[in-house]
Amino acid sequence: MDTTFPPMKNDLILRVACGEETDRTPVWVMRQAGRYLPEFQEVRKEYDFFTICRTPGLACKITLQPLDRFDLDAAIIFSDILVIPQAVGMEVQMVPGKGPTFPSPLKNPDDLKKLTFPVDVNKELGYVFEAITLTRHRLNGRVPLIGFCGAPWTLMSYMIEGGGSPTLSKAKSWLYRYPENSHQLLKALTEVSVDYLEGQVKAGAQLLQVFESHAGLLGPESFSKFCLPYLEQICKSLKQRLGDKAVPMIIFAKGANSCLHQLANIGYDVVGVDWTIDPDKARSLIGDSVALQGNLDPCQLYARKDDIARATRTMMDKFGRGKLIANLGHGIYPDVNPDHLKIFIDTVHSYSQH
Ligand SMILES: Cc1c2[nH]c(c1CCC(=O)O)Cc1[nH]c(c(CCC(=O)O)c1C)Cc1[nH]c(c(CCC(=O)O)c1C)Cc1[nH]c(c(C)c1CCC(=O)O)C2
Repeated sequence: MDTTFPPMKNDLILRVACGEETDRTPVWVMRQAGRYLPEFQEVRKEYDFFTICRTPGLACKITLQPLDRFDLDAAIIFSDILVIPQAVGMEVQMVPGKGPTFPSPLKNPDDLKKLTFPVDVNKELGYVFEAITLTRHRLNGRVPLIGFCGAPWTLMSYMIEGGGSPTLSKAKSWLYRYPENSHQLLKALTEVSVDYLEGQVKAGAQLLQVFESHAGLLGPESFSKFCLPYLEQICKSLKQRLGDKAVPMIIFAKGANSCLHQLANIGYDVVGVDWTIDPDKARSLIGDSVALQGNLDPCQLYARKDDIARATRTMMDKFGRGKLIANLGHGIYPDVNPDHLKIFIDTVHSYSQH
């Protein structure tokens, strides 16, 4: 596929990620392409979730949907973090009303033998690379395209729990009972992730986000042992491999407020924060070396429109000028009115230029 792309018309988010001053705050929204959009639901009526992920034309179409409605500063490729567990041989189904479900989750360390490591990412995940290249062409330089993956601990916890869990007690029990096997799995997932992200950049991704969505259920010691070293390795190995083709990277470790200072020092250019921490506190813990991303409470979008605008301005005041990528503090919920999201996006733009 041709990976010579049209010149960029808006590279605001890339400049902020690289530490440059800009005259406007960029904004994008986690899960901006998804179920709260009626146009997504239309496509979803016809196709299974993972069929959409595996069909570059459909993944591209859905990636572009929110850009046609809102004045966003980035697109994020439509896919899911669970494509890596699939690539190592696990079955994952998207069950309506229940979310992702693994019919045969990992039960004990013996099950690790059933997984296929190493993975040939071009063979198993080439469909994502194709979707990225196609989307870069269709974007025609409008805004940068974000690639992503799930972080090793978050993937490991899904592979053991077999789906969502409020406690992650099965996955956490591995960390305490089988620490060596846990490290073995985390290391193998780290290696696939580096290959996978490298392929995404070569296909055209211009910024990468690593989602450590399940950081918040670990105590500080487990986080330091089972998350941090792998997050660091993903970033550093990838940047080393890509050399002058390296792209800026965002780490979003949801619920890791007590470890935020550590996240600033492992090579990422941007640290994402959830809504449970005040922006000024996050900035003082993290320091000025990286840009921050966040952090409006996704539930704030249920409020009246003028309250959404007010909360957005307060959030921006607390982050301070510069080094900010505005976003929600987690993915948008499926029952949010898209017009309310528009208030958030437009307020970021108008207020950052006032
Ligand atoms: C943990 C996680 C997953 N997937 C993802 C994460 C990390 C972010 C986070 O913490 O929320 C990441 C993800 N999932 C999806 C994207 C697409 C890009 C985007 O617009 O952000 C991204 C970046 C699409 C999706 N991923 C999923 C949907 C809905 C699927 C459907 O149509 O049935 C979409 C649009 C399914 C999914 N996939 C996953 C869950 C928990 C669910 C169910 C969500 C729910 O029920 O609310 C795993």
